[in-house]
Amino acid sequence: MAVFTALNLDDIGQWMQQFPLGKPLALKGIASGIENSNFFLTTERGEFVLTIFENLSFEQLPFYLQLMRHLAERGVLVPAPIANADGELVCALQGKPAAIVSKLDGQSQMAPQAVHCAAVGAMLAKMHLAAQDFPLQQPNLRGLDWWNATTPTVLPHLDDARAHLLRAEIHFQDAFAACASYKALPRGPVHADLFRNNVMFDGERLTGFFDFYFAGCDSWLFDVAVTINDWCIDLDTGVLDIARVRALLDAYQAVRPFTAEEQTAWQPMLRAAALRFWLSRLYDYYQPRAAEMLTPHDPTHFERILRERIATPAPELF
Ligand SMILES: Nc1ncnc2c1ncn2[C@@H]1O[C@H](COP(=O)(O)OP(=O)(O)OP(=O)(O)O)[C@@H](O)[C@H]1O
Ligand SMILES: N[C@@H](CCO)C(=O)O
Repeated sequence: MAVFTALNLDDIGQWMQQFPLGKPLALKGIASGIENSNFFLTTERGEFVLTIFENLSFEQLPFYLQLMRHLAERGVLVPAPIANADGELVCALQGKPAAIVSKLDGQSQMAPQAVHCAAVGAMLAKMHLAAQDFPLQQPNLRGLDWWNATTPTVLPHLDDARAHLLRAEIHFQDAFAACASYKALPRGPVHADLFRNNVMFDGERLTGFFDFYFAGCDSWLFDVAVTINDWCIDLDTGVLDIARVRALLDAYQAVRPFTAEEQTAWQPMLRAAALRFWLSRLYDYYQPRAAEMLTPHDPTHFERILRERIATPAPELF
């Protein structure tokens, strides 16, 4: 159960008075998720999600919550954070930072078809454009610097073939990030973790993106690559499904056309996006945070995707 902080209705009665949400009526822990303690919260004003942040600090959180508010105000479908009487979006609960956001309708679509991928692509482009004037800055904390810092900590655990792949790919990505076309990529706030389990659908209607807690400023193309590597693959092999790739890319570029530099950077970027999650999964696997940590995600899934992206070129952006 991914509720690290236990909480019941009595614990939050007084705390809730600072929010314009009326009385809390029900609180139910959410089992999925591995980062935070999440609860469905019903109040006199409707349905919400209460999150207690187990790893992020009071200083880090405004970037994520202000970004969600910025996007929600511009018509991007994301949970809207609820401010307290002082206008704050992050409030201490049991000594930890906590926030309340609106609850999205629907469920995650874990077996997406082209129609779902098109909806994700269009909303992703809309999100990138809407975040362009977001004033806060935060780097992608799981970007190139983190990959370089993390590689030496996982290498000793890997067999020779995997260690060789990891070293070679880090070397390749360092070189890629130093080239002129990489530096010319359009950038801004990105979600950076837009997997199937971080989007809600009601049938074929997309109802929202959520879990923005890996967001940061990075290239828009990185976000597209992360999304393609999860939404448009055969989960057993990592092989791209061309119809879903085309649906997502075409819907994206109908809203925000890709640049020539993005076309040049596309194949290495898909590898970068695979490396990012191979590394974080290796890191979680070999350095579990605490005894209550859930079974970590399988790192070999992204090793397979990385090998596949190296071996087989993906469809071009346009
Ligand atoms: N705003 C929301 N509206 C509806 N459901 C939500 C919302 N936020 C979270 N949930 C539900 O809570 C679950 C866990 O949330 P979330 O993925 O943000 O947790 P997490 O601990 O950050 O997980 P992880 O990083 O492993 O994806 C989601 O799968 C979803 O069912
Ligand atoms: N999406 C990540 C988990 C962190 O949200 C993964 O699948 O490794």
